[in-house]
Amino acid sequence: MTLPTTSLDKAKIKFLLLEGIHPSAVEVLRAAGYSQIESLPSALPDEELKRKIADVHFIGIRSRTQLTAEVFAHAHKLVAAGCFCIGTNQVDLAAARERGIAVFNAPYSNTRSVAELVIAEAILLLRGIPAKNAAAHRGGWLKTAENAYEIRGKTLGVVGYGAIGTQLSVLAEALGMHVQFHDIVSKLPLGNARQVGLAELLATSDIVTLHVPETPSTQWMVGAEQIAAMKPGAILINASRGTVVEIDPLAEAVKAGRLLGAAIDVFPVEPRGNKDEFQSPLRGLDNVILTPHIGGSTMEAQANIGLEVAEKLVRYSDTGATTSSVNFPEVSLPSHPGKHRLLHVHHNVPGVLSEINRIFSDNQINISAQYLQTNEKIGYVVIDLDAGSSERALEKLAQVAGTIRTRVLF
Ligand SMILES: NC(=O)C1=CN([C@@H]2O[C@H](COP(=O)(O)OP(=O)(O)OC[C@H]3O[C@@H](n4cnc5c(N)ncnc54)[C@H](O)[C@@H]3O)[C@@H](O)[C@H]2O)C=CC1
Ligand SMILES: O=C(O)CCC(=O)C(=O)O
Repeated sequence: MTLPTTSLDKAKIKFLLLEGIHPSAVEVLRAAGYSQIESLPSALPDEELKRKIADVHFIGIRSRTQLTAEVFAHAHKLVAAGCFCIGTNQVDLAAARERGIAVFNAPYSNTRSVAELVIAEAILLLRGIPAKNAAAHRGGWLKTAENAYEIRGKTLGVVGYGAIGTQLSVLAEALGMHVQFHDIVSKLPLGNARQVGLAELLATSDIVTLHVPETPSTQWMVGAEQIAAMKPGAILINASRGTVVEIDPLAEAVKAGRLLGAAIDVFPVEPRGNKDEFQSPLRGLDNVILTPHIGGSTMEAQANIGLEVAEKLVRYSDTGATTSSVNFPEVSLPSHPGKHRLLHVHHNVPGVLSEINRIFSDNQINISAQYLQTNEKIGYVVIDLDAGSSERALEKLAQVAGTIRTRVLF
């Protein structure tokens, strides 16, 4: 029997991993039989990204690389993108979907690392350690208890009570803190935490910490007005996204002594890589902890993320499974021994499935299994069939009106 030539040989499938993705990802890809893997330590300038993405089937990024509609327009071979992080705001998910490119992320692997960092920063800021440390490095000696506090008994205000916010809530209560949170969704409070409105949270929290995704509703959600509404002497922590907090009014409030301090991990504009200069109005303020977007950067988290996202890419490449994709209908698929598997991504308009089934029945092609899942924009049909008929079926499928992309696996 001659096999159709439409399934890409693994040896030809190319992966491009950017931004220093943990080597655990490469190990997973190699173990799955993929050998064409290029892993680079930082993000690429736009033009180079467009040039390189044109030649690869899978791309792995973290939070720095912007996969815009314009970048995707160059990604003629791209099958899927893996965000080796939680946030997917750096990817135009709709543009990817329109091109039949599935996007995956790691929704949980670095959440504990962020929660631990926030607790550490809260303790350090309440004791004035960043300023005392900076002074000591300059030869100063600030031995004083003034404006130094225990964390026990303080109130933590968590904005965004999701995977990170809830873990933080548990850790904070274990330290004897009171926890209140604000979320747009009604959430089950853990421990003794209570859900409150944003205004109440700002006015009554000793530490306000932000754990929301980047969305239109969170853009600049903490600006001059919200900072002014915070309790005098409070602390602001942002390890969510740089577009959530307006930096200028924050810098003014810290300089004026209205806030005791701040810890900021994410910025409206972040350097592309470690060699580029970091610029911010917060530079030089000793009671502000500035970190280079490392909330999730621990060896444990990065190793786990590498495994998690690489496994999702391998599963999608090998079987077509889209479980936990952030922009595709989710289909969990069994393996397909001895069968060829056709994957068909199409616009979710009436009549596509009946047209597909008509083609199979008119051409007397026997379907051994069929899976369908849709979201509001696209449909994803997976069809297992005998080896001999897949090439003919794929050709016909590609002609169905509304088809975005087809693939065959065997
Ligand atoms: N600094 C870093 O290295 C890291 C940053 N992050 C950022 O943290 C964000 C949160 O992560 P998770 O807790 O895992 O996300 P999540 O999706 O589990 O939780 C986010 C919560 O925010 C709530 N929310 C959304 N819009 C809101 C609004 N306007 N007001 C109040 N609440 C709102 C949601 O309902 C949800 O409960 C991520 O989206 C990512 O941007 C995540 C990991 C590492
Ligand atoms: O580690 C990174 O590069 C990004 C972490 C982050 O912001 C996320 O997981 O959303």
